[in-house]
Amino acid sequence: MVVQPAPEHPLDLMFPQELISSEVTKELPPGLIMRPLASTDYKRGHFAVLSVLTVVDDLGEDAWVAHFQSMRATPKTYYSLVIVDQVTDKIVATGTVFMERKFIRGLGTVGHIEDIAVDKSQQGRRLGLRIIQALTHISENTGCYKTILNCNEDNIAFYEKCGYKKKEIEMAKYAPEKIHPPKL
Ligand SMILES: CC(=O)SCCNC(=O)CCNC(=O)[C@H](O)C(C)(C)COP(=O)(O)OP(=O)(O)OC[C@H]1O[C@@H](n2cnc3c(N)ncnc32)[C@H](O)[C@@H]1OP(=O)(O)O
Repeated sequence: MVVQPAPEHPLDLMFPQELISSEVTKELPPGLIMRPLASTDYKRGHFAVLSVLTVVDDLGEDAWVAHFQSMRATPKTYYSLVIVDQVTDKIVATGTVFMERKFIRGLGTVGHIEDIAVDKSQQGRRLGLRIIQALTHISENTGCYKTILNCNEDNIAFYEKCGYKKKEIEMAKYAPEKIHPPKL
């Protein structure tokens, strides 16, 4: 008798896969898939990919999962997605759009793109572009009247290639006890 392997447990996703544009995913290089962040993605190197962006304090899997669950428990607010290498089962790129509900603009919503990171070995393969296209699609298709992001001077050309335009100036004030030296 042939013993069939147990079916893989379906991934526990942050939001429905259908929100990711198939027009974008079909442009990915072979062997890579794009999907929502899953509750098991700590093991797939989510923190490691984010470390190309800035300092990441790895507080362990339990803390990571609790954070994931708290974000998912806030409905229609956080949309984090990943690109995964199907051979290694490791995350090679990630990004997030979160929704800010406002009292202006007819009680409108703004999509904020945050924390875009592509593993160094995969940069230059248009994965960053695909992440921005997918997040912008989510933002626009969930009703945001605009999508915005902050970046440093070095990344302006990248975001222009993604269809974004420079507008206004960011100001920031870090809480003293939370200051991290920037890695970029
Ligand atoms: C909102 C935020 O999170 S800002 C922080 C962004 N993240 C970081 O800076 C972390 C470190 N860097 C990265 O992770 C990546 O290099 C990213 C996200 C900036 C770009 O991702 P990549 O996958 O390497 O870029 P991708 O291949 O999609 O580039 C798309 C186009 O932009 C161009 N491009 C990419 N980066 C740059 C750059 N820094 N300057 C000029 N052009 C660039 C590419 O040449 C490409 O042009 P093409 O369409 O003519 O070929």
